[in-house]
Amino acid sequence: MRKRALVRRPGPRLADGLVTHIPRTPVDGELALRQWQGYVDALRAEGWETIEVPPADDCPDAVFVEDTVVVHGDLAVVSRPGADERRPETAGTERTLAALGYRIARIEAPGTLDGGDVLKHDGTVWVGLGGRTNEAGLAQLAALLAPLGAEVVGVPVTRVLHLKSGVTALPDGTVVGFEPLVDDPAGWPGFLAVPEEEGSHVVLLDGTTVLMSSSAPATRALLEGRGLRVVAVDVTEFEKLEGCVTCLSVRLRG
Ligand SMILES: CN(C)C(=N)NCCC[C@H](N)C(=O)O
Repeated sequence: MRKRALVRRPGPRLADGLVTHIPRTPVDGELALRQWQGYVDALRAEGWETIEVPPADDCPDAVFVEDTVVVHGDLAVVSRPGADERRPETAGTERTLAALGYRIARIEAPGTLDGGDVLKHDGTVWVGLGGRTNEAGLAQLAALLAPLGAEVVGVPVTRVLHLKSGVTALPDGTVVGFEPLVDDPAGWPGFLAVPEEEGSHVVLLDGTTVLMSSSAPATRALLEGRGLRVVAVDVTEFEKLEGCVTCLSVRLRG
């Protein structure tokens, strides 16, 4: 399987990125750039080819490229971000994916949808509702993905920014999250509570390896105890902007 991932370099206005659920703390732009490079290097070291979406330097949050698109099979559904100031970010992602040969569809007004609200495992696509993504966005995504055999399920998100700020899935489909920040842990069969908020976020690198934040050492030990190999990266400057490891890439498989 060809493993490629979209990434987008942080811009000069990164420190002005949106903050909704946590207090604002100063972001070190130079450290952020080094951490981003470390993240890209980690993907490459694990066999992922990285493709840079052209910078959108007027948009402080553009580095969080995950929010601009949902890719399923050969279809790229370009998002319509719930935050107005993030809407200009999608054009560069769309151009990049079109050039790679993806079919393009778009979430249209009044729909809003952020890629960070979309969690996929096997044929199921969970969509977080309550923050940046609305019912119209979910309905449009469901209609676009139905012909590809995906089942789209809405779930509430009120305590964190995006669905994937609260939960992600391990390679075997087990959903992990930091319980105080998950609206309905019981709604996820086999939910695994992790001891740190930053431990909620895993990026699947292959069937036994996950990428996660080095801010969550106890979760790392928990996952290693379950037989997973963990690659940890420093993403503190992005965490100050409610970002996490998932937000910094869009994996393209196949
Ligand atoms: C899963 N997550 C958290 C994401 N996909 N995106 C994070 C975006 C953060 C940005 N400051 C914002 O507020 O939009």
